[in-house]
Amino acid sequence: MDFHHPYKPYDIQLQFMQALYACLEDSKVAVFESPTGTGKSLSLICGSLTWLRDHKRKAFQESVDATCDDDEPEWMIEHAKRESRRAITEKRQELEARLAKIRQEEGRLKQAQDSADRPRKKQRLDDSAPELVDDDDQFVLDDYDSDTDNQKRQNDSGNSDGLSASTLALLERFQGKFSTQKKEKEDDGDDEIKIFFCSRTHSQLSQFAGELRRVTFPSSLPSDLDPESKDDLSKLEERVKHLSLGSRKNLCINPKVRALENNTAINEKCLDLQQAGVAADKKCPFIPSKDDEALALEFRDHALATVKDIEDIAQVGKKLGICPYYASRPVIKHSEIVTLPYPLLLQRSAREALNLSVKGHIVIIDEAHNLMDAIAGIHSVAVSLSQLQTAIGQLTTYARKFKNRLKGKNRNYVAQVIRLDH
Ligand SMILES: Nc1ncnc2c1ncn2[C@@H]1O[C@H](COP(=O)(O)OP(=O)(O)OP(=O)(O)O)[C@@H](O)[C@H]1O
Repeated sequence: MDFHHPYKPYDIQLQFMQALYACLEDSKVAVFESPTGTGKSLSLICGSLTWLRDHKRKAFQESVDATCDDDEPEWMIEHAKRESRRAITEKRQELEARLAKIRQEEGRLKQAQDSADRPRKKQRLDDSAPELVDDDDQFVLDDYDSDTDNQKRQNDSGNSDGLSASTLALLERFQGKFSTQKKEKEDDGDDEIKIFFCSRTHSQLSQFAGELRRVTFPSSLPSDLDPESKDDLSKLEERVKHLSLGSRKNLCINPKVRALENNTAINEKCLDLQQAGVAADKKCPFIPSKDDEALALEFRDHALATVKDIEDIAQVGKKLGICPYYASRPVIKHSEIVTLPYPLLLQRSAREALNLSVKGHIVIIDEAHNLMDAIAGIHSVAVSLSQLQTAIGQLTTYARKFKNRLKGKNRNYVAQVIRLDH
């Protein structure tokens, strides 16, 4: 079997790729081990992407065949197949043409070297980016009811529609079910099967991206057996569509936000700047907007045209003036292989923030012996005694300063937290 390895594969690589291919074909879970320096990255890439392209060709043929009813006359079946084939290929060819154009453009820019400022740039990185409101009001707590309070109130009075607490709970469960179903349906789209490759660090992922640049695979479209067609679809040049995913900390291009350095602070400020109440001129100017879908498409094309690591993706966002963290989300759907560091795959909140679902896709975990430590690390927080002491000091000062401005209940909650800290 040809795995399209860029070199003459070692025997150990052949065994690796064959075992990987068989594992994917049977939708199994497997653990692979190979001594250091035996070219594991290329074995993983060639084994999995050869399978993916083979699978896509089969799926293409199946979707064409599925459009026909066997009871129809032969000539009608042939016509329907041709039409279906044309519709699918047109879409693919259109995307490949866009990507090829971008590759040419990037090649020219690289040659010219002074490519930093593109004339089509839509927005400038703005050093005078939005400041957060800086008065005491932002520290006054919103009205808050603890879970117990909410429960009590619901039990006491039912709700405005006169429904009992148990009916409400039932409704909530159904609403949850319906909204999840709807979400799954929306996500279905043309979300073709893809590979998620997960490694510990971005530097390992960058090396992996380097190996990805070495390979080429045959098209995901089958050779056209239709004698009337002018195109042999299998001749379509289809580079591997790869996307590097990263956190806000890796990708943020808003100078005021990325200056915060700390992961949590960056995440929080980014979300703050998108709150509904924030004035338009204070919002982050780089968040992709519905009014400028062309810019988001341009980002997608640049992200997919050539294999890019996380720094390249940040650079694309910077040049186009669009947030690469948010603009990457819709690109996942169009990728064949997505690379990401452990936390983005293992942490539910990170997956949800990226709208990432691995259900039905292929997940490859590099150096999986790190997995248990990585999971433990994600779910552990170390708090030092001095941090606790500082927190008590700050909370006590806060409680004193805002004593008269806090509602009774909030005053109690703050007092409870201070007591808990002690
Ligand atoms: N069959 C081959 N012939 C020649 N060079 C190869 C071959 N396979 C892989 N290489 C090259 O060998 C180098 C090492 O590969 P790679 O880093 O994937 O090895 P590895 O097994 O992952 O090593 P490590 O265990 O140290 O991570 C890469 O530059 C790769 O392009």
